Amino acid sequence: MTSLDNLTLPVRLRANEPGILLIENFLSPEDCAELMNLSLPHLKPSMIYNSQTGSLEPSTTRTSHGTFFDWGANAVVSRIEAKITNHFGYHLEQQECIQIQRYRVNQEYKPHWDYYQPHLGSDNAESLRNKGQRIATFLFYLQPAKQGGGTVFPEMGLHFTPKAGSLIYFENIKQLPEDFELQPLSLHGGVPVLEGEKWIATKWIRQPKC
Ligand SMILES: O=C(O)CCC(=O)C(=O)O
Ligand SMILES: [Fe+2]
Repeated sequence: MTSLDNLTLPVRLRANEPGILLIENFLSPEDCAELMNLSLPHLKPSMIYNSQTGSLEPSTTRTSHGTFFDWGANAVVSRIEAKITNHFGYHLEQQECIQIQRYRVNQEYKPHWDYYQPHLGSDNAESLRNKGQRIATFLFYLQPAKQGGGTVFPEMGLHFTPKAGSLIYFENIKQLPEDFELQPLSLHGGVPVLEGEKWIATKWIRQPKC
């Protein structure tokens, strides 16, 4: 896990346990606009795997539309991936590919944990076995909603409504000397958009391979 004490970035807001940072101007306005433009033709409703029926269904917890880009898919994605490595030390092998989400009025992502809970289904257990736990999350605000649509951490009493280009970084686990444990206080969600469109990009970070 990255030590947040040595960051050379201007931190606007910060919490400990779990580590949560708000960093403004992490992405340029041009990069935000380009990611939205490139995503637009590919957006699809967020789906969720129903382990009972074995099929994909529209998610009721995340009602946004989304898409993703492979690692290094274009210059903007490569820049973001390099910045994550340079500033936070997470190598590309630890980074999941970038996801883009667009929330329209009334769309939201209900409070959830980003870490995998194997008892919630075989998909979770398999992903955990193959790629390791999701230890941290990068949320990039490409465009905030005009009203509503912030990111909340209900257990921490935090509610962010960041500007375009901002990064919310948070840790989903608590680092112990030799091990880690899941951090339930990392519960978070995207509150419903009331006006306009909210666009974010997400990068989940897996535990390093030993
Ligand atoms: O939309 C938000 O503010 C939260 C998104 C989120 O939690 C995620 O992508 O994992
Ligand atoms: Fe999340």
